[in-house]
Amino acid sequence: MAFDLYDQKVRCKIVHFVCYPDIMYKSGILDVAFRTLMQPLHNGLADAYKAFCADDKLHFKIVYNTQVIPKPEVLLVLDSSFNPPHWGHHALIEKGLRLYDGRSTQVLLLLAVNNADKAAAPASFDKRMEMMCLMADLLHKNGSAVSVGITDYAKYVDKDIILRKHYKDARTISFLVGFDTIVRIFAPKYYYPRLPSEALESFMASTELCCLTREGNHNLEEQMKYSSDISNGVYEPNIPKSWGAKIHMMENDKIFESISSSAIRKAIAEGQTSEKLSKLLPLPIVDYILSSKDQMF
Ligand SMILES: Nc1ncnc2c1ncn2[C@@H]1O[C@H](COP(=O)(O)OP(=O)(O)OP(=O)(O)O)[C@@H](O)[C@H]1O
Ligand SMILES: NC(=O)c1ccc[n+]([C@@H]2O[C@H](COP(=O)(O)O)[C@@H](O)[C@H]2O)c1
Repeated sequence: MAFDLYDQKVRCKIVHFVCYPDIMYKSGILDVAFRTLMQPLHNGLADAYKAFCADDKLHFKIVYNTQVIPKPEVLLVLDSSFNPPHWGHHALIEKGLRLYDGRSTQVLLLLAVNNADKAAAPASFDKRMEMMCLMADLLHKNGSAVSVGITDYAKYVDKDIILRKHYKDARTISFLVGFDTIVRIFAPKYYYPRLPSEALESFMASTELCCLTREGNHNLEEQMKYSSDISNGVYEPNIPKSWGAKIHMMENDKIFESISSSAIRKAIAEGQTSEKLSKLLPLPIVDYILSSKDQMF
């Protein structure tokens, strides 16, 4: 299939560049290498997305790897619409990685092309994948093994099943989420007429959730005690007590807690400077957005 062929081609090129990361980073060769690599890779992403859409049976596909850990102890998944990726996402990944420090960890940036609540809006999915690759490269510079994938499943319970099939050797699958998302994962409306306790039983039996606080309807204290509230039975019968131990609450840094993709899209549409935007999202992504031929947002 065209898609698999593409994947193999990309992997061969990438393996060549990740062999000697330390020397290559320090000498700056890796930046050059990635930039050379970026062009054909980015061209391929649009085709990869088309091929993904054309195959009804395909619900998950890896489209890019900075490095693959063969049998990772932990698969750390950030599922998002990446519209665009930003420093809030980056903080979530960095804090999640710290939580599993000392265990071999593969990070997966997972593009959700279907949302449980909202219809797709610009940017196009191939552009989002390009921006995800830029984020992956940035994380890789700090030593993380990162893959970029795509799924058409909207709910976490379904994403988890497909990821378990793909990453059979990963001992722990842990989803990185912000506080606004964790409350939606456990909201009864997504599973009606079943209760979350029933619909999410096997998901929560085998999965962990790393949750970062975020500006919103709940203050910091309320957010930070969410998992202990669950352990104390506050949300029974919807959320069983035993699930509290599977949820790791992480406190956000002030500078990242209010960043959101929608605020960034607005800032870009209003013509904010690259300097101001770079406080919200990494400069290579700012540059990519601002240099796009057609207006992305
Ligand atoms: N600033 C942030 N701090 C903590 N978590 C965040 C932050 N931004 C996003 N997240 C979390 O990252 C995951 C993916 O985020 P999502 O794609 O919804 O980004 P978003 O910035 O909220 O997008 P949008 O504004 O378009 O709704 C979600 O679990 C979300 O809660
Ligand atoms: N119950 C659930 O599993 C559930 C609820 C809400 C959002 N989601 C997913 O969370 C991700 C991020 O969603 P938002 O962009 O709406 O924050 C998307 O993949 C979305 O489909 C899942």
